[in-house]
Amino acid sequence: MTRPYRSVLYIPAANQRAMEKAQTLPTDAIIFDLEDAVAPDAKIAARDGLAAALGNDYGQGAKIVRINGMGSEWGKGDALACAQAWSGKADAVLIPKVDSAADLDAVAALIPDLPLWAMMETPLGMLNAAEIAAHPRLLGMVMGTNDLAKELNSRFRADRLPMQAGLGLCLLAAKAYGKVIVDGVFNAFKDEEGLRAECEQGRDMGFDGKTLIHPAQLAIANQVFAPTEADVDLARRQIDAFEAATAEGKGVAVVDGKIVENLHVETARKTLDRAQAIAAMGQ
Ligand SMILES: CC(C)(COP(=O)(O)OP(=O)(O)OC[C@H]1O[C@@H](n2cnc3c(N)ncnc32)[C@H](O)[C@@H]1OP(=O)(O)O)[C@@H](O)C(=O)NCCC(=O)NCCSC(=O)C[C@H](O)C(=O)O
Ligand SMILES: [Mg+2]
Repeated sequence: MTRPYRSVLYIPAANQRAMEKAQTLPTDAIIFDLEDAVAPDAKIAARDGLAAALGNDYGQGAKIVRINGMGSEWGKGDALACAQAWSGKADAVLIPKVDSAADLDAVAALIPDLPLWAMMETPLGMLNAAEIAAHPRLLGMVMGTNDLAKELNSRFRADRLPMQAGLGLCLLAAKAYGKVIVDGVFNAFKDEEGLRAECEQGRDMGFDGKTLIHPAQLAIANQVFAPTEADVDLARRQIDAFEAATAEGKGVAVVDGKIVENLHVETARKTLDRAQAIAAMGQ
């Protein structure tokens, strides 16, 4: 069963109240952020405090730590803390501003056993998305659409047209190598309609879920990135119809006026697997 990543909530690692609150939140994964959400003066204290915070019970949510970049004064210390103080407590490490597979190698050498995630948020990262996705230690990719917009000097548009090339390259790379890929954040955390539209767009494109910055965004992401009851019902009927057709020596079935072939059955099985994994989260 594949673990769901419908909702992936960033929490500034310096914000004790938010980390406490996260223990009660229905999020599929948490990113404990040591990078952009933590001011330079607070970086060391946030790193030191994480060992205790990571030991808390966050239910079944995956615990991912976003470290500072290896080019910064904190990156190496964060990576060493991942390997030592947080060993057995964190589920994965997220590396910001990954430009190439070599950036992953540098962290992998310091942290021998944790799965890696890559922030995809630089133009070079987009162009090297395939080699990044192919890295054997990589589990997933997270779109960093704020940094990407900054690098592109693009303007915000509800349809995210300026982002499409980058989003598409990363999606293709993640899918080609069977990695998880989670969409970028929606900054206007009080705008539910805007969030829902962006989640729907991300789901349509094939993202596994969305990164979030506020608990108020969880319900929408959890809903949009989960199969609906109608999806599950259709998947079951497609599988049944195809099995019946196969038993009669046919390679094609018809459900609701549409053809069902082997490839549709694979998608249907994934839908059921996803629904089962979400049910197992108990949310
Ligand atoms: C955006 C915020 C600064 C707003 O915080 P606040 O004013 O405290 O919000 P509320 O008063 O509405 O909060 C209500 C309660 O919810 C808790 N809370 C708030 N945010 C979180 C959170 N992220 N996780 C868990 N809990 C949270 C508050 O503590 C309140 O609890 P209670 O006391 O019980 O009422 C704030 O939401 C925030 O800091 N968000 C995270 C920002 C962040 O992490 N940014 C960095 C990641 S985004 C990024 O870098 C993307 C990428 O790299 C890119 O390039 O795109
Ligand atoms: Mg960023």
